[in-house]
Amino acid sequence: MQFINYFNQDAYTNIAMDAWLLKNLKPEKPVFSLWQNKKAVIIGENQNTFAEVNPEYITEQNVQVVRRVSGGGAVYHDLGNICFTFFVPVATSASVDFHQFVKPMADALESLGIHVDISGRNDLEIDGKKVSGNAQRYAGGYLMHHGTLLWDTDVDAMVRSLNVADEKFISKAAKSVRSRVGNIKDYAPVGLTLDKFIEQLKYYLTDEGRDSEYKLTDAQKNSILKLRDEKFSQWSWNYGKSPQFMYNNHAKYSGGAIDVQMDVDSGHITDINFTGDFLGVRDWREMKSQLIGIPFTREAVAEVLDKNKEGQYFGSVTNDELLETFFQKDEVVTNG
Ligand SMILES: Nc1ncnc2c1ncn2[C@@H]1O[C@H](COP(=O)(O)OC(=O)CCCC[C@@H]2CCSS2)[C@@H](O)[C@H]1O
Repeated sequence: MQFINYFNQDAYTNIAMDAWLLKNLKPEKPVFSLWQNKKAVIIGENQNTFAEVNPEYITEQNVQVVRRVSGGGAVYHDLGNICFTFFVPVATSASVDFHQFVKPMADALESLGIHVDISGRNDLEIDGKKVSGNAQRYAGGYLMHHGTLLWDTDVDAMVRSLNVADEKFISKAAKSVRSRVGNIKDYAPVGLTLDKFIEQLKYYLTDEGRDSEYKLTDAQKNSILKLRDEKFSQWSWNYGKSPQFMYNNHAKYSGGAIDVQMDVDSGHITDINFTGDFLGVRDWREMKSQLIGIPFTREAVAEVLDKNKEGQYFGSVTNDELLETFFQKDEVVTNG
């Protein structure tokens, strides 16, 4: 198989590249790539990004968040994780089969002395632990099949970046299927490094180095960068394309308990209501219209709350506490 080089480790670029190549590469024979992202959470096409990520952690740790064009759940990437993508001409989308792609990857690993099992969901597993997840997208006679290989990923960072199935978000969005994960490195022959691992996978899949590299032209690269800039790096795609959802949260403070119920569409608040036993100096509904239409982000909500500080709509509950009502995933109890 010909190999195509993904030229950097920026998740916006690489997810744009997957999408662009699916539409534009149109190879006569299968082409594949092996590539890596810096810290990122990659969201499935039909997922609610707000429900899948832990906003505080990803902001703090500079974890990129990117929506891909294939289905399935949210996964965490770092430089210990390797991604692979196959682009294949296919007769119809109906002929598409996960096993057809997962099997050669399993064989490649076996050739390196690493035994893996293929699970019922077409994940690769070692010792009952998931080490690879896969997803696909069909478009106009071509199929993109891509997946991950957990070589030496920071599992603690993975767990912190991804949000647990959260009943505070109600929607028809696709849910991730949480698994026990493992790292291939722990089961690999001693002395096999990440670089050697990638090199050997490439060697195996290029028919022992006999297949040539598919070279992208500068014009093709520029089109990919343009797609990245216009779509895959944009909030309106990564968050804004989340299916409509309802968000409920409850928080308790020394100044009273607050329940918030919100409708969010295209990432923007379309309705909001507060209930609770807080003693507002004035009625919070006076500022309701200012919250409607803004993006569901900490910055946008903070700005409105700040502008309305004087109203003391929530009595002695502070703006910082209020922000927790909006964004904290678990019930917060402050000041005892
Ligand atoms: N990097 C990685 N690899 C494998 N499994 C992971 C990873 N990160 C998280 N997980 C585990 O999988 C579930 C989600 O599993 P779920 O089955 O819901 O989703 C997937 O597997 C999707 C794979 C997409 C692969 C694409 C290839 C190129 S861009 S992303 C998550 O909750 C974790 O438990």
